[in-house]
Amino acid sequence: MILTANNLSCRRGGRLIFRDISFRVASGSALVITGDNGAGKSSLIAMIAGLLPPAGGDITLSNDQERAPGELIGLMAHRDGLKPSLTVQENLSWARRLLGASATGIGEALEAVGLSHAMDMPVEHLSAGQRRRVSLARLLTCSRPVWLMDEPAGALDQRSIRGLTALMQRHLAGGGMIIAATHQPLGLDNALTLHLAPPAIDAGDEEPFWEDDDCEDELLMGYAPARAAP
Ligand SMILES: Nc1ncnc2c1ncn2[C@@H]1O[C@H](COP(=O)(O)OP(=O)(O)OP(=O)(O)O)[C@@H](O)[C@H]1O
Repeated sequence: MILTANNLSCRRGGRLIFRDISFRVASGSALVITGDNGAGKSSLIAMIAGLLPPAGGDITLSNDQERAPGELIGLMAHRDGLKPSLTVQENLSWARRLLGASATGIGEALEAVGLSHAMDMPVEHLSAGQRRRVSLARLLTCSRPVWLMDEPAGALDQRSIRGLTALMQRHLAGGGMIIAATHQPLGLDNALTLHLAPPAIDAGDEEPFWEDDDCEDELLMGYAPARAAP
C-alpha cells in the first residue's frame, strides 16, 4: 500500500487552514502530524479518511488487495463512536461485523490494552483513558491495515502511552500503515513528521463564511466510509 497526498489545501469556515501539503507513506511506515491548536491536524485526518473534501489537491491509496481504499482505513477519531450502553465486548463485536474481523480476537485485543477485566462493562462506566484504550482495541481486532489516529495518546497515562507505542510499532512491523496527529511525542522509530504551520495569507484567501460540518455524522461513527479508488 502507498498513500500519496499531492498539494492538499484545506479551507474551513471560509478560512485557508493549510495549503500545498504533499507526502507519501508506504506500508510499514508512519507519518506523525504535529502543529499548534487549529493548525488543521484533525482536518487532514478527516480528509485522508474521506470525510472532508480537500479544497485543492488529491489523495490516493494504492494497494494490491481486492479491497476498496475506504475498506482499508480504520479511524481512531476524537469522538470514538462507541455505544455507551453496550458493553465493551458488544461494541467490539459490532465493529468486527461492520469493519471486518482481524486475526486478533476481542479477548486478545483487550488483553493487549490492559482491559480484560472490563469486557462486560458498559462503555458508559469507563474512564476517558479506558475508552481510548477500547478504541485502540477496536483497531487491533478489526481488519483495517491503515490506522488514522487523531490524538491517540489523549487521556492516556505514561504507562498506557508506552503500551500504545508498542502496539503501533507492532502494527507497522506487520506491514500496516499509521498516520497519527499528536501533541505528544509517540516515540515511534523511523516515523516521518509533518509539521503543519499557518499559511501566509494572500489577497483573495478570505472567502464568504460557510459551514462545512457535513461530515459530522460520519465522525461520530468513528470510522470512514469507502472512498473511491483513483
Ligand atoms: N466544521 C467546521 N466549520 C468551520 N471551521 C472549522 C470546522 N471544523 C474545524 N474548523 C476550523 O478549522 C481549523 C482547524 O481545525 P482542526 O480541528 O483541524 O485543528 P487541529 O490542528 O486538529 O487542532 P487541535 O490541536 O486543537 O486539535 C480551526 O480553526 C477550526 O476552528
